[in-house]
Amino acid sequence: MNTQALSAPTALVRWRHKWRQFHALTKPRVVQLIVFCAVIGMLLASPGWPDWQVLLAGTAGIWWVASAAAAFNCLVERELDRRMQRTAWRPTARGELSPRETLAFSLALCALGSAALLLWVNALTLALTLATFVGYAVVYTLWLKPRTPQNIVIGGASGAMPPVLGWAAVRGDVGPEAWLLCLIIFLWTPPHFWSLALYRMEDYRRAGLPMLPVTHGPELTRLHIFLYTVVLLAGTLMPFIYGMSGWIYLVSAITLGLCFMVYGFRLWRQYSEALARRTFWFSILYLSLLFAALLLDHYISPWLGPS
Ligand code: HEM
Ligand SMILES: CC(C)=CCC/C(C)=C/CC/C(C)=C/COP(=O)(O)OP(=O)(O)O
Repeated sequence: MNTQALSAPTALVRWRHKWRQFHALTKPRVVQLIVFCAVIGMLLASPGWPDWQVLLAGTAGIWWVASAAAAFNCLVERELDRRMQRTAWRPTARGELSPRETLAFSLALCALGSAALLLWVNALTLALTLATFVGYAVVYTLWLKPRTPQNIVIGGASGAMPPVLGWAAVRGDVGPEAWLLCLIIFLWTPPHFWSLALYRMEDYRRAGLPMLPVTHGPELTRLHIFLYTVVLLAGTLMPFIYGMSGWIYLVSAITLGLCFMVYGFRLWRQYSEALARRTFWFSILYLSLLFAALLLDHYISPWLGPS
């Protein structure tokens, strides 16, 4: 009997299983949207089409470092994750991946992404991306999250960096346009997260995390969500006012912003868990469409003449 012939597929199955576990730690869907925003930052920063090397290496580098940050967060929070229904399945929480191998995976990914940025993009993008890694993995995860209900507001600054990273990759500097896009994601983060925190409140209470609905109650959180959607709508007008985007963007931003505000208003006035879930999912659709509109506008507006 050829035992080697039997063990090869078994090893492959095991390897694929391990790979899936590591992949899950990288919070793939969150990171996909992060990378999408970074790529749009790159495309908006280029008058024409960006250099292919910068586009590819910039995308890969930001992707890998962001994935490394997510995996590092899973490593640090493995005990907390075990206490929350939403995260108890994570291989780190279940003890299926050891802290050592998770740390090695995170550091290797971070090194790989950093090398891509240094070799084929530029030192500024590398420095900003590593600062973002530290902002999320250390400042938010280790310091702010267990301490203050404003954790996601302050920590949201690191999640808001992707367009700045994309811009820096192409231009080698960071213009006010990039900071405007950063401001938009910064203002979007509280309604995005708190709508989820409302229907996951028990999880956060069990984990002992001071999220706003736990510390200040659902009513105040719902008011905050609504107010942030109003301020967000005002903030999204800035790219048009500043002259970096045209009418296509403006109409999209106002339409999407009003929809988000309606979600926020209804959530504030007539709460239901189903509505909180819908608001959370709408927040993701909102950001995806808003950034898609920025891009569409960037390529189409020049054909329509001066706005
Ligand atoms: C500090 C800032 C942020 C916090 C605290 C936060 C929190 C969360 C949480 C807790 C989830 C998990 C939902 C679940 O698995 O049940 C989530 C999902 C998600 N977040 Fe965020 N988020 C932040 C920033 C961002 C940013 C900057 C983006 C993208 C630009 C983003 C995109 C997403 C997406 C796409 C999902 C859905 C993931 C899925 O389908 O499983 N988030 N967010
Ligand atoms: C280099 C670079 C671009 C880094 C990006 C950093 C990053 C992955 C930001 C996204 C923020 C995020 C996943 C928050 C999840 O909140 P949480 O960690 O509180 O959620 P959890 O309870 O699901 O762990």
